[in-house]
Amino acid sequence: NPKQKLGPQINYTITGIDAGAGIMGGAQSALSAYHLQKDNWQLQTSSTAAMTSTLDKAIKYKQPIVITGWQPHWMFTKYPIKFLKDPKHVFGKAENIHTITRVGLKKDNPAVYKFLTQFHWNATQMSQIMLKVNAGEAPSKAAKAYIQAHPAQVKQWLSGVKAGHGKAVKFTYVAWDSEIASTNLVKQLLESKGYKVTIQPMEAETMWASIATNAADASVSAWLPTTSGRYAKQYKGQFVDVRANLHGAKTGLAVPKYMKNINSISDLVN
Ligand SMILES: C[SH](C)CC(=O)O
Repeated sequence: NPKQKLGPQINYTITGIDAGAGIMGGAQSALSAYHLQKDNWQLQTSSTAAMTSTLDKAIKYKQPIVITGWQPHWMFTKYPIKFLKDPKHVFGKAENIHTITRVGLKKDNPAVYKFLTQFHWNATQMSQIMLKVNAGEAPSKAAKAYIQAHPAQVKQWLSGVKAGHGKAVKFTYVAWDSEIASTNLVKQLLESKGYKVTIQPMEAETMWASIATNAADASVSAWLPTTSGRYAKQYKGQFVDVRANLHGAKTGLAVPKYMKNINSISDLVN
């Protein structure tokens, strides 16, 4: 009912994901920056799976909903949703997904470090793995298929990377769909060079701490400069930011396209 104010229709609720995700920090800041708190707007924490199933139901019944949304992610392929404009740039501007390592990795394992300076791809390529996993395929299988399908890119990623002869490497990540795709791909690539790779999913804060305390070697899940900015600040000097492995990511609030009169975060207060 476009005439009725949006807030009451959705209990003034923004449907979010895991509390530690940087996007949730952005959403919290949006509540105050856009004066949503005066109407008691609140941010609901849950998980990516819970949020996308709530989104699925809302879209099925053409109901209003406001979610924390990000690209690259299959939700923008699967559902007719749009980002809300963020004129105050609370969610930052251009966002990239970076590869970070523990401080000593370059010395201890120069070959893996060299690989990490070479690994990068784009959202379209990542989606080839993400969409298969969303359709139920095992991430390792989808990653192997990607490697088979992109020999030239794989050759570039692995050029000059010495064999591992069973040397152990540990990656930590947060189980967002984008990081499930990239971390499983990196595991398959390094295993093809004879490394013994373990990958461990965990909360965002714990992932950053695992690198800062040398409990893990590397992660390809660092959304910077804004999304995970507070973790990068908290652990400044205790990690190495190797490079962006994916450019042009984006986080924000998103709504179904049928919510025609809601196009900016500032429209939520009307
Ligand atoms: C949910 S985005 C994949 C990353 C983040 O919010 O920290």
